[in-house]
Amino acid sequence: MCISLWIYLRGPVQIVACTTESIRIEVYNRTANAKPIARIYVSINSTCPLLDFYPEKLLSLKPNYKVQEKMKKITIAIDGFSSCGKSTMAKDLAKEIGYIYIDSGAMYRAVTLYCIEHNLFGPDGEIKTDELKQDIDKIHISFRLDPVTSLPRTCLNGNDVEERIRTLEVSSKVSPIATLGFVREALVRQQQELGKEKGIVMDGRDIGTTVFPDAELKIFVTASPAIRAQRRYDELRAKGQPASYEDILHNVEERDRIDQSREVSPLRKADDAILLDNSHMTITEQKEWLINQFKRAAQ
Ligand SMILES: Nc1ncnc2c1ncn2[C@@H]1O[C@H](COP(=O)(O)OP(=O)(O)O)[C@@H](O)[C@H]1O
Ligand SMILES: Nc1ccn([C@@H]2O[C@H](COP(=O)(O)OP(=O)(O)O)[C@@H](O)[C@H]2O)c(=O)n1
Repeated sequence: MCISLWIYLRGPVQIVACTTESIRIEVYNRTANAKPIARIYVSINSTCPLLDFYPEKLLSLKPNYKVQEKMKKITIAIDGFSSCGKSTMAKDLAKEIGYIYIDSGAMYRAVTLYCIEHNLFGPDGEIKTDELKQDIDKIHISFRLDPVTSLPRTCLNGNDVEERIRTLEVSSKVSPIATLGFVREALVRQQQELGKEKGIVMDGRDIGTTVFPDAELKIFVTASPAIRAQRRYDELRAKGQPASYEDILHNVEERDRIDQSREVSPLRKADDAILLDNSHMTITEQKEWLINQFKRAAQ
């Protein structure tokens, strides 16, 4: 296989690893060369040709919490039920400690959006599995950092779909897509590639059990369904999206049921994960709790 990769970037570029499976490139600032300002991973895999691109600008941001030199660079897996605050916690921690943040649920949502837009759901909501299998090569998921928030935005085939993947329509169709073994296989492979060098916080359903079973810190988050539905309802209303509390509650419970009962990598707490019920915690309290867990795990 011969691949040509043309990249135009303002800074010295170094190819740090190039195998038959992936190319790893680091970009340095011209003046300060201590740390790369961006890292690009391109996975080459004939059975999983989804490409990933993650400009790791978080590294160039000054973390609020000074990670001490002697601290280990670790992998942090945050799993749990839908809408309980996993990504809020994961983002907050990643920003605080200067780690990469990956929302694995966004990847399943992007595949779902592709299916909606390419008519891969039948009239009764059934998935056209054979067609999706054929199309999986055409689904390219990537993350780009929002220059204002410094948080990753999900792109599907180069288009920013961050808002479109958060609608209730996608939420209501994503869990059946996530039961498909070939979809999980493709996405898990990419997630593992992204986390190869540690220094990553990833949230989802199977991160501590399947994606990174050796993660040094695993958290399993839960909250009551009513509280979770209320949080999601408030979020959608704040974004100006029409929402019904009852529909959201039904969606939250239905996704939990499908996620827990699927055959491949069902949602469950890893034996070595720490359980957190954040029903009565504020966002600030859960952030502090998580930073303390990090300090302990990275010692
Ligand atoms: N402890 C908390 N208290 C109140 N709202 C929260 C809390 N944690 C998260 N939220 C809010 O709940 C909503 C769902 O959180 P999110 O992080 O997207 O959940 P998940 O990633 O588990 O689906 C968001 O609007 C978020 O701001
Ligand atoms: N690692 C993951 C992440 C998400 N998912 C699926 O993708 C859906 C959407 O994930 P999400 O993290 O965006 O869900 P929310 O809890 O944020 O609503 C979940 O309900 C799961 O069905 C999964 O199966 N495995």
